[in-house]
Amino acid sequence: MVITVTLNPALDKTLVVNNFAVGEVNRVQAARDDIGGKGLNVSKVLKEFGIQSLALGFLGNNLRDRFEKDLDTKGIDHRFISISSGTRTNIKLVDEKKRTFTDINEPGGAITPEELEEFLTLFQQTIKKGDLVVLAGGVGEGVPITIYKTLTGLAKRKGATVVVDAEGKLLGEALTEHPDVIKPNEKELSTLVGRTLQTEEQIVQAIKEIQEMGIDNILVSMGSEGSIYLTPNGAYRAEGLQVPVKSTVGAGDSMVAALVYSILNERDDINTLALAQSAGAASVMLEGTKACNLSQAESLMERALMKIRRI
Ligand SMILES: Nc1ncnc2c1ncn2[C@@H]1O[C@H](COP(=O)(O)OP(=O)(O)OP(=O)(O)O)[C@@H](O)[C@H]1O
Ligand SMILES: O=P(O)(O)OC[C@@]1(O)O[C@H](CO)[C@@H](O)[C@@H]1O
Repeated sequence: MVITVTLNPALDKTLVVNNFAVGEVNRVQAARDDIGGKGLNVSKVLKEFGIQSLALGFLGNNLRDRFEKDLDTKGIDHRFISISSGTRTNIKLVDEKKRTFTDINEPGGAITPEELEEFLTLFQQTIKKGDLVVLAGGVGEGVPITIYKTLTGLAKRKGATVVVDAEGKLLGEALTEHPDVIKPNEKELSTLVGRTLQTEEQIVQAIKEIQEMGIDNILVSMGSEGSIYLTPNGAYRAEGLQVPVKSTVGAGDSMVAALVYSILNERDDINTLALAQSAGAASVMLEGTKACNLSQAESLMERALMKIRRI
């Protein structure tokens, strides 16, 4: 079974405001709401790829019905611990004229020690040998920075495969328990190694250092520039695909979903990277935090394969 964890979900409110002007009254041209948060976005894409997952995490009563109804409609299994604080709403500002994409993310409600304990029990009871666990996104106040380390350790000891997509100390701590796959973006990677990374060589050097710590597979996403994938078989560079961009939100999550799909389907490295790249590009072609489907991603595969080289 695939299990995704979203400890700080968000209702993503995408607002299209063309020629957005700071300090002025701005008018919204189009708006949409999507249930989001990184783990949930992975579950949404996996469902579109024909893979069922169980989504776990925390939800506040303010948005519980909204999230659960949406997940039920989409046919995604879910078990979210109720929290006494609220689930956040994140604003995603799209300016189609200036071609800018701005995220304004709320911190999310605080988690009490009892709620955290309830989640840990649920996680321990749920994970079984052979499961594939995705730990993704930030956490609210009250959740220790070592949470992904704890969850990775628990899952690995049960014989599950673990994918982590997080930033800063959350990711740094998780590395000590050797997740199987991580997907930092360039900025997150730079924070992780504590230095600026400007060239392809510098990025490869940084991920090789992380691989030496016992993390076999590392996919570094680089926005429109594409990505770099390091596995035990070698390093590969995928140049970015040029596509019309509607929203960049969730592009990284689509890549993570493609990685999970590829692991389950035992794809080789090049086809894994090509699908991840295609899923990221298919996702930016859609509004808001809409999930891409498999045929949208596969329609870009040929172009993606042509842009991959061993480095
Ligand atoms: N402007 C773009 N044009 C084409 N492809 C893009 C663009 N932005 C992102 N992508 C695709 O999506 C992938 C992931 O993007 P990015 O590196 O921005 O992820 P991220 O920072 O993890 O995003 P998020 O946290 O919003 O999910 C890229 O590697 C690329 O394949
Ligand atoms: O604040 P976090 O947890 O780092 O990121 C949250 C978030 O920006 O990530 C997703 C896109 O990847 C969105 O659905 C969501 O709003």
